[in-house]
Amino acid sequence: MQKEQLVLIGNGMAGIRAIEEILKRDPERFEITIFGEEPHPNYNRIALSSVLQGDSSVEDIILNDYDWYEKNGITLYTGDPVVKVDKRRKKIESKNGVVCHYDHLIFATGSNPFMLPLPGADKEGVIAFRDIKDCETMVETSKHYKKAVVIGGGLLGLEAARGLLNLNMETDVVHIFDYLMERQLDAPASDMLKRELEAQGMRFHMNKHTEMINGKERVEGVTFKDGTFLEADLVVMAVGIRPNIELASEAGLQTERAIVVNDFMETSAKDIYAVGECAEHNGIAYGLVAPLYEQGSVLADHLCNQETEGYKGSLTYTKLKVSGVDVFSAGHFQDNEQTRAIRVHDEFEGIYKKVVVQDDTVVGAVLFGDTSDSPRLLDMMKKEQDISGMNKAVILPSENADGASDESSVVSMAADEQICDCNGVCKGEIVEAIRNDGLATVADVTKHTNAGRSCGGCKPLVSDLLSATLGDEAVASQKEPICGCTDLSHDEVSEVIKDKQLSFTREVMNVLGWETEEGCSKCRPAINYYLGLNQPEEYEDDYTSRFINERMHANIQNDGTYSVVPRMYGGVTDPDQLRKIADTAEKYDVPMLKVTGGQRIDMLGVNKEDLPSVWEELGMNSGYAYAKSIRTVKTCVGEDFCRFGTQDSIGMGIQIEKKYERLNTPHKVKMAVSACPRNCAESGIKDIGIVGVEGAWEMYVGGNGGVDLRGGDLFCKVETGEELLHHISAFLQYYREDARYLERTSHWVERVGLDHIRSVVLDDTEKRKQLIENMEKALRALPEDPWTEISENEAKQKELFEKKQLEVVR
Ligand SMILES: Cc1cc2nc3c(=O)[nH]c(=O)nc-3n(C[C@H](O)[C@H](O)[C@H](O)COP(=O)(O)OP(=O)(O)OC[C@H]3O[C@@H](n4cnc5c(N)ncnc54)[C@H](O)[C@@H]3O)c2cc1C
Ligand SMILES: NC(=O)c1ccc[n+]([C@@H]2O[C@H](COP(=O)([O-])OP(=O)(O)OC[C@H]3O[C@@H](n4cnc5c(N)ncnc54)[C@H](O)[C@@H]3O)[C@@H](O)[C@H]2O)c1
Ligand code: SF4
Ligand code: FES
Repeated sequence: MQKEQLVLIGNGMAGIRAIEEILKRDPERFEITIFGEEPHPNYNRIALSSVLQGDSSVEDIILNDYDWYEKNGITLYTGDPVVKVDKRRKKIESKNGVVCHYDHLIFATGSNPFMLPLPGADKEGVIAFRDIKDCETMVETSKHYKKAVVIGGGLLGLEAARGLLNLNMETDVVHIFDYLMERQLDAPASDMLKRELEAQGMRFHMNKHTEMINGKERVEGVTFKDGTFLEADLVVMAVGIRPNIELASEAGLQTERAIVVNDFMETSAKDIYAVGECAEHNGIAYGLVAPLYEQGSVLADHLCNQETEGYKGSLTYTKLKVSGVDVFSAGHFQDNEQTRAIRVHDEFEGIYKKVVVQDDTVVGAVLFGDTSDSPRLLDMMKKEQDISGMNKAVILPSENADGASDESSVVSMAADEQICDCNGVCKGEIVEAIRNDGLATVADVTKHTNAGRSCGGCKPLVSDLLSATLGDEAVASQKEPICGCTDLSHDEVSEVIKDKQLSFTREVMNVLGWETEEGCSKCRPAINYYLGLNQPEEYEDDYTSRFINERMHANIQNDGTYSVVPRMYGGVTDPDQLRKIADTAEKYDVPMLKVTGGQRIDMLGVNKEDLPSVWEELGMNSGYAYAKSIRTVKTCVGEDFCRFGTQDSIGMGIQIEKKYERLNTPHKVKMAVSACPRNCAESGIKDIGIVGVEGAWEMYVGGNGGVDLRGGDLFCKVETGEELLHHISAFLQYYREDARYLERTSHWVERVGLDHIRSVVLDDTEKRKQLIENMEKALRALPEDPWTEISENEAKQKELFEKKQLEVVR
């Protein structure tokens, strides 16, 4: 039977959660197509604050990677917004011209940041804080400029300001009222917050109305209505959001502040739904994830024909995500004639608590300095618990002299109290999962229950709950498993594969009692790697276990096309290669050719179905720019051309690249050879960097030029190229055998210690001999070039590259 077509507009948090909920209920029901305006897979927008504050990387905050879409049979168009909805014909059209029929259409277009329409607001350096691009702009700006001004002293403004301080920028916050976070805090809590943030280095300008942004092309400052002026190299506007409803209203859907929906998330048009910040239910458009996830769950029930009471609205709460500051606010926290409040204000400890009561129920709360009462208060509010017979001291219990409450808050919580408010997960659910599924780490709990998957604020509680359920020692002794499919760590799995000489993925999963039948995108590639490492000659690579880029031997791009990087040994090319690249690019309409940081030519925008012919036409080897493998060896021009050159860097670079190309490694390995310490090939930030000095080569290891910038450590100095190759072989092989899959050399070197690695790799021991032998064996067993192999393998071409028959017309 043909599946119903479900189209989602908006690849953000609410829309994808709705899809996850649908897949949980009925994975086979819909043919799903998703359009996202941003050039990324679904990520955790909330965690942008932690990326900016330097606690996570962009990679860490991806919630569903490209493999997830593929595994669930979802067609994804990123970087391609929907621009037209024809509700009569049930079709949508994207900016890139994709036309797609739908049986059901979900709007999850989120919000746009509100930009104050001030004179000069279009200058360079005036931005919002909403997406990865904004985050990257702030990080980049901080490298060249010093002064940041954040307009808006709400949640977002303060989280942005903390991040900018962490980036070493002088940070001024401009707020329109006389106290901060006026939508969440009362005056005493706000004052305490301001003092704390001032102590952290933020400067505040309260009661200020910004009049204009000054500067030529780039911002130089802001002027206020009272005539005062503040210098600025960067202005971040965080003055609220506006639901993104333009497309919906153009399509004729009923909109007010947002797209109007009923209790089943149905809009005014048949078969069109809305969830997330772009939806308005009972006059409210929410701007926090908990309600949006509840909406997603209701919509999934509705679309999968499961019984549901419908969405009844949500009680919202907020926590500020700034380290060192605990602030919580929920419900109606301001006093009025109908309310009375219980207050605790400890100026010595910097703690303020206020609980607002109306008609014998708790209707709101503000907590500063100690937010441990928040789950209990929230629970009372949700249940509208009658507190008339309750001793008021029980509502805000006092603390012991050492600051600890009488009982650990998690122990005293009832089973139906929520631990994770973002994802609506209660204590009982987590305890059951810990017991039944043998969970032992916070990461396990997050994977199994979603608790902790959004703002992360509940992770300390989850951790307490693990200790309370399993005992402190059991938790402390737990190692980090590869993934949720097993309790075993990378080291243990790799050991068992070696000891028992296991030969294929399924066997490993069976022998080790995997909890899932198929494994997942974390464990399968790791097992495949360890198997290949152990039996390089016998093992047949399981390409179905590889990441999508490795399966396709090209890098998938944000619009679903691929990038192709042919091998150019040592970064050297010739007219023949250039001609082939130019001819092929012309023939296949390749929209962009770009020189990469690794001195190669990247052909960007190749259609999937053209890949085999492009490779055949090029007749060059794959540059492996997509693989956990030896990538490039970058070289400087060296002694033949440069007057400072002391060695033949190009010759050495080519020799190294030819020797180790196609070798699988735990993570990508980048190398460089420079012919003098001026280091034009950037040898200091490579996994293995070689620097020529008078009569010798220096070898540096563990460098990394990416997000976790790390200078390589001087590993050794040798006189001949032959010695150098031996050291590289021993080092690389030790890394291959000892590091965990997906561990870069920079992390491995730090974890294991340089001295230890030196003692294994450089000392003339049996172990070193063995490493070099193992490397030679692995090199002998290397497969032929994958592009050649695929060009000759029609079955594989059909399986991997043939255009799928979708109901999508380009
Ligand atoms: C820095 C920051 C910190 C935050 N912290 C918290 C927090 O601690 N707790 C909390 O609860 N909430 C927090 N939020 C708010 C939370 O992130 C949002 O409420 C949530 O992301 C909204 O989800 P959504 O799917 O409705 O919108 P979004 O996540 O914005 O997703 C909408 C997506 O739709 C895309 N889109 C728009 N139009 C189109 C189109 N025509 N075609 C295709 N795609 C389109 C957009 O590009 C976007 O990717 C924070 C937000 C930010 C920016
Ligand atoms: N920790 C969290 O829960 C968290 C963190 C970040 C963002 N968010 C969400 O993201 C969304 C956006 O956050 P936000 O802080 O921008 O929105 P917001 O509406 O909560 O706050 C905007 C703030 O800007 C101030 N403001 C308005 N105009 C101003 C002006 N001209 N000059 C100076 N100040 C002015 C307002 O008084 C208000 O305090 C919200 O939905 C928020 O809930 C949540
Ligand atoms: S690294 Fe030294 S030898 Fe190589 S190009 Fe630069 S200056 Fe010349
Ligand atoms: S409370 Fe936000 S992730 Fe759990």
